[in-house]
Amino acid sequence: MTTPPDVVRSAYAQLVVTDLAKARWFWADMLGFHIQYEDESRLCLRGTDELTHHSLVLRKGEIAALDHLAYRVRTSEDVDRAEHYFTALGRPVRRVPAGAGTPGVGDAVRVIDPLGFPVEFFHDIERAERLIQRYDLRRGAEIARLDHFNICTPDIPAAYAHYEALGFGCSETIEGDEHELYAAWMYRKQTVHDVAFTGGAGPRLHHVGVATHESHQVLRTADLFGSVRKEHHIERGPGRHGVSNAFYLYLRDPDGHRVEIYTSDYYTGDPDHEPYRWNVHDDRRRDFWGNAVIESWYKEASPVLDLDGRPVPVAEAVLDESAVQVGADGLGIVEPNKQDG
Ligand SMILES: O=C1C=CC(S(=O)(=O)O)=CC1(O)O
Ligand SMILES: [Fe+2]
Repeated sequence: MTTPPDVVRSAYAQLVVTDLAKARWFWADMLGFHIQYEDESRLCLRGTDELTHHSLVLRKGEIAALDHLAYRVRTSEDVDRAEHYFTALGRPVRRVPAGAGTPGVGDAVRVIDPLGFPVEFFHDIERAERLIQRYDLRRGAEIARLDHFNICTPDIPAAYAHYEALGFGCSETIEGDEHELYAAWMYRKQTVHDVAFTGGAGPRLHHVGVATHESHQVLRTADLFGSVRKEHHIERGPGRHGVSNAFYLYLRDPDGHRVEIYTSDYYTGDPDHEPYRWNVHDDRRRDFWGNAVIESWYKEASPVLDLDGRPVPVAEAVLDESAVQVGADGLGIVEPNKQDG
C-alpha cells in the first residue's frame, strides 16, 4: 500500500475562461483579487492575505472549464508520494517539472483522481509580497484568500472514501433518514473544509469558495454588482449557511463559473473533532433562515478537462438532494425538523 501525500490545504484552481478581459473585470476589478502575474493568455491572482504567487489562475481558452484543482503538499517528497500513490491506483499521472506548468509553481504532479477530476499536487511555489496590511490596495469584495473547492460528483460515498484515504477529516454532512450521504465537507487546514461534495452529474466543478474577513464585505459585493447593473451575476444569497455557519453570497462569472464569497466559519483542528450531521429534511441545512436554494445552484456547474485539455464526460447523479421534498429547496412541504445532528 503506498503512502498518500501530506496535503496542507486547497491551494489554487486553474479555470479556463473564454474572454480574459471580461474575466479580469469580474475577478480583479469587482472581487478585488490582486493580479500577481499577467500575460496575453493568463492571469495569476491572489487574495490580500495570501503569501504565495496565486490562488486562482484564469487561462484563456475555447471552452469554459476547470483546467485543474491544486493542493499544496507539505514537502517536495510529498510530490513524489502523490505520483506513486495515484500510479498505484491506476490513475492517469503526469509529472510537470518546474517552469513547464503554471507560472510561479515548481515541480508538480497532475493526476485524474478516482472521481474523474484533474488535480495537481505541488510543494514549491514562489513567495509573494505581504499585502495583509496594504489597505490602500484593497478594493471590491476585498477577497482575503481561497478557502475551498466544491465539486459535483454522482457518488458522494466514493468521494468521501477517496478524500478520507488522503487524510482529510470530515466537519459536516447532509444525510437522509437512513443516513444515506447526500453531501460532505472535508478538511486538511483547520477550518470547515478544503473540499466539499455536492451530489450531481460529475465530475464538474460546483464552485470555488473565497474568504473575506467580514460579513459586511459579503454584503458590499452584492451592492457593488447591483450598483453597476450587473446584478444578474448574483445567483444565491446573501445568507447564513446552516452547514459551516458561514455568511455567504454566490456569484457566476462571465463564463458561468460559480464563486462563493464566504466568511465566518469555525475551527476544526482538535484531534477528536466530530462531524456535525444535518438531516436532508432540515430546511435550515443550506440556508439557516430557511430560504429556498435556487434550482440552478443544484443543477449547473463547470465541466472539467483531462490532462490533455479535453472535456471529461459526466456520469449522472445516483442520489439527488434537489429531488428530496424539503422546504429549503422550495420543492415541497416543510416537514417537522428531524435534525439528528
Ligand atoms: O461552502 C459551503 C458551505 C455550506 C454550504 S450549504 O449550502 O450550507 O450546504 C455550501 C457550501 O459548500 O458552498
Ligand atoms: Fe462553498
